[in-house]
Amino acid sequence: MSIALSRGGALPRELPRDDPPPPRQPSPAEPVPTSLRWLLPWSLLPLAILVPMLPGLPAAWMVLLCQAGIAALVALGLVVLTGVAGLASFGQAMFVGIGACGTALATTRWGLSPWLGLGVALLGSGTAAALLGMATLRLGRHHLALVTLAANLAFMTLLERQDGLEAAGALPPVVLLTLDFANPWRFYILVLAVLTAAVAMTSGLLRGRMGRALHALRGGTLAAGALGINSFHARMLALVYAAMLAGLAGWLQAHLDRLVTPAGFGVNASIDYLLITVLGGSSHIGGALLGATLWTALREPLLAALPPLLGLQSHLHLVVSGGLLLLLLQCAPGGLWPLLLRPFRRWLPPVPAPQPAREAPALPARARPGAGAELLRAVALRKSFGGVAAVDGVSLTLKSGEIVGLIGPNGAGKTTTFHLLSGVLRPGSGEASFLGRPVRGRAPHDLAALGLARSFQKVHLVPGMTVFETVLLGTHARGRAGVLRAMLGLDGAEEEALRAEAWRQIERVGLTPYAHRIACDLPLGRQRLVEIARALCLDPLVLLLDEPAAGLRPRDKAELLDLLDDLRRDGLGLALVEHDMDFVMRLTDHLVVMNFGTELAQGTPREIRRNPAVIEAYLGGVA
Ligand SMILES: Nc1ncnc2c1ncn2[C@@H]1O[C@H](COP(=O)(O)OP(=O)(O)OP(=O)(O)O)[C@@H](O)[C@H]1O
Repeated sequence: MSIALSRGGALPRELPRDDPPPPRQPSPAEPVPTSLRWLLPWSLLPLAILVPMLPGLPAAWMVLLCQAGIAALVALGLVVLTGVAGLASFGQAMFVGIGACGTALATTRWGLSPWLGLGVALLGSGTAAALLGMATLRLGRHHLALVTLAANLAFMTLLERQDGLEAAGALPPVVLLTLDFANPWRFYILVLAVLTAAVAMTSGLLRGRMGRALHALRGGTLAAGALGINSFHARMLALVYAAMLAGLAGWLQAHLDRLVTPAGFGVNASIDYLLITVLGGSSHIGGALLGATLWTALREPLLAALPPLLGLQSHLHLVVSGGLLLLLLQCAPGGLWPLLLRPFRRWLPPVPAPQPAREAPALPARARPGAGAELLRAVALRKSFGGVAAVDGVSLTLKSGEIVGLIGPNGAGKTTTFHLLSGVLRPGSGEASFLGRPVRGRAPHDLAALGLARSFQKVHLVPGMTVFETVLLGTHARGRAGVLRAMLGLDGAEEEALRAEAWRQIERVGLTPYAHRIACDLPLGRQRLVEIARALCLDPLVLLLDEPAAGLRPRDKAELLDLLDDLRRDGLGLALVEHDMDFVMRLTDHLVVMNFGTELAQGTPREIRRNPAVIEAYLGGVA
């Protein structure tokens, strides 16, 4: 190995930067930015109001329209759960059933009004989802799919043993003051009002702070944790929200039919809801509306025509809808909504211009310890994987305004040390503390919220998000707005401050001209800057950077060096793992050299450059 440890030549003061990119022209293949997607479903509202006014529309069509609206509610929940949070459920029809049975019990057995029945429906479906979530969400993504499927089957077995709710007219109609929603035309008004409110609240949720947390999960739980996002809570939110929307749909269905039969709550129906969501586009609110309308209109003709055509028996509904689902995933994996949108892209509202950070309200800053105060300490950390001692007795301290480098050959244990310091891994022995508090027992999102930010060796960005949207994810721990505030649109002032912070950090790392580009499409060097800007949104006291200069061109490295130097002057403590010795030697105040998990030497760059053990073991005698 021949790595020069000598100090490189002086850098020019003014570094050449790339020419600013031309104004963004969205290409048809490019995904619609998340922030613009939620505007579009509203374009369907006038159509939904006008259709029932067509003269001579039969009552059966009005019932179909009501059913489309009810199915859209369930699909809306699946957009949040599957399209945004990346979790699959094969049991949404069970939550619809719980909602329907809840209101049936409340109104027919307990004599309560349908409005109280709505409360029972929401509480029942939400509680069932929370229980399933507690049992599965810590285990991994795929467990939820299996458990919801099993729960749906068990629910059907229970339901088929019940009787008493099947008599026609068993449930009372919904009445609001003197207006009853007993006929399909009036019921459609109720469905439309509920669906409009649900679309508005879902848009608010997904645009807000907790919605961003759900989007962040698509970049992986490791990265989400480093942004202060509690993945378990975020997933639980998505699961309960989707189940409550399904419960709401069950309440509507029960009062539309005025009876409850198990037929609509089985696994077949759950697959139909998934099909609707995939058909429309699982990450689009508009897709839920489109998919529900199309499937409600086409379901009966398709299920009547396809089985004989394919030589199947007519009751093999599951085979047909499963086959259609597979076909859709192959032909239009993004769903029909984005395809429908393409011709209309030119009428999308213009992308908002970057907001000058200095004119926007600032978020409260974290109290900073004085220069030289100890921020992070590790004492004799050890971690083994099976027989491999990845980290074996490493100690270090990091002070405010200091940059510490961790160097060593591949597999020396540097990344594992970062995982131990940031709470991703638990040490086998030894202790780490951040701001005097033990790291052991704290989750990565807790440490991030306290001000310990980090980046990763392999960049973790969320596909399809712009630079601005990606950096905004980093403000999560700086906000307080919960789900209700976002759903009711009461988080405006906080959102403005969080956005301003994102702009400030984008400006700080020099990415303003790229703010509306898709982050994953940028060169690797700029992707790393996006990650750093996102981490800086936490207002961290400590920043752990894992190979920040890897894959960067020389001038990008020089810009990064200036940026990290600035952060040091601002009083941050920085620790970096890096293989580029020139970069490390120019920047760091202190070095920890690792080899086979052990600490080979510590000292200033000058001391390390002269250390015979380092020269022998790490550089093979070439200095
Ligand atoms: N999750 C894991 N399971 C098993 N072994 C692991 C795991 N993580 C790391 N290791 C092993 O621990 C040792 C240290 O790995 P680590 O990634 O910390 O090294 P590193 O110094 O960061 O290497 P590089 O410079 O290549 O990133 C390696 O032998 C690696 O194979």
